[in-house]
Amino acid sequence: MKRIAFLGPEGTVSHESARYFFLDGSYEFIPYALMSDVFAATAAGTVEYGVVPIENTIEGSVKHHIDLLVEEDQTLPVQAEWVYPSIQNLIGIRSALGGAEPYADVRTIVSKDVAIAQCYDFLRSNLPQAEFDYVSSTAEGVRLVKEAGDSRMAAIGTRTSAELYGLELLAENITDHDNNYTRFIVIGREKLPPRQDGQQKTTILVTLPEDYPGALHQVLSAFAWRRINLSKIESRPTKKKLGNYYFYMDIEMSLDTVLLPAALQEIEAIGCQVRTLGSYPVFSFTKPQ
Ligand SMILES: O=C(O)C(=O)C[C@]1(C(=O)O)C=C[C@@H](O)C=C1
Repeated sequence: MKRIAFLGPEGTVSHESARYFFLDGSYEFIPYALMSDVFAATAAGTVEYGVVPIENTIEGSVKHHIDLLVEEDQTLPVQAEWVYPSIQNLIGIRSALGGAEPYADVRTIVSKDVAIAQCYDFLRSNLPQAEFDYVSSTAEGVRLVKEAGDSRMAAIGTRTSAELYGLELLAENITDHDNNYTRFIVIGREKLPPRQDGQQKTTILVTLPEDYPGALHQVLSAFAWRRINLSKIESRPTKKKLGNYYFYMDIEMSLDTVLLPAALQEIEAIGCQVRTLGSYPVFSFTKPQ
């Protein structure tokens, strides 16, 4: 049985999403307290694969997770990407005031930074008195509210987590925008069994040569004149020197083509460093039956 590391405890969006993607019963899901533990366990071979939320409709790229992906000493290749809806709910213990004001008592919201950001407008308009307490995952917040048994605390999380920890949904689907999706990747050294219908994507990191005017323009034109589509380009600091950046690029093409390796060679020829983070299939969300 292959083991899949995810950000725990059970009931996180990552957990739901991992169970949606790895459907066929031949996988064991193992929770880790921190995303850095998910990377470390995959790097050490304690698990075969790690599930990583990488981008969200409302919050954009999860920068910390991109940094973890890049900073691993040895590349843990991306083996697949899929999209999963992040439906967040306000979870806690119903106020004694009852029906109309189920969250009237709440003074502290315990959740993950990304989840709080996804629901910020709802929280500010409906619970202006509440303070935020940031924890390592949505389900960890739910677990803590359960442990405290206090109706002055509420968490933001999945319906699954409310059921698992025996708490109530005080308000359903509270994200500020509909269509709140998270893009997940799976990292690991082994290829996944092939599936039907996945489009192909390649993710690379490009570091530009210093003092080379127009280098980024040349990089982009190497793709443009070959009509290779980029679906994302984002700069992140190298953390080695102030003002030094690398570019994280998603390319809508497999490395197993003639065109893409040729484009990468052209970029290297002008003095750029190119590191491939993976070439993998991409799946969109289809509602489970
Ligand atoms: O805390 C969780 O439930 C997670 O799975 C993590 C995470 C994230 O950090 O991006 C994943 C998706 C959600 O949209 C919010 C939080």
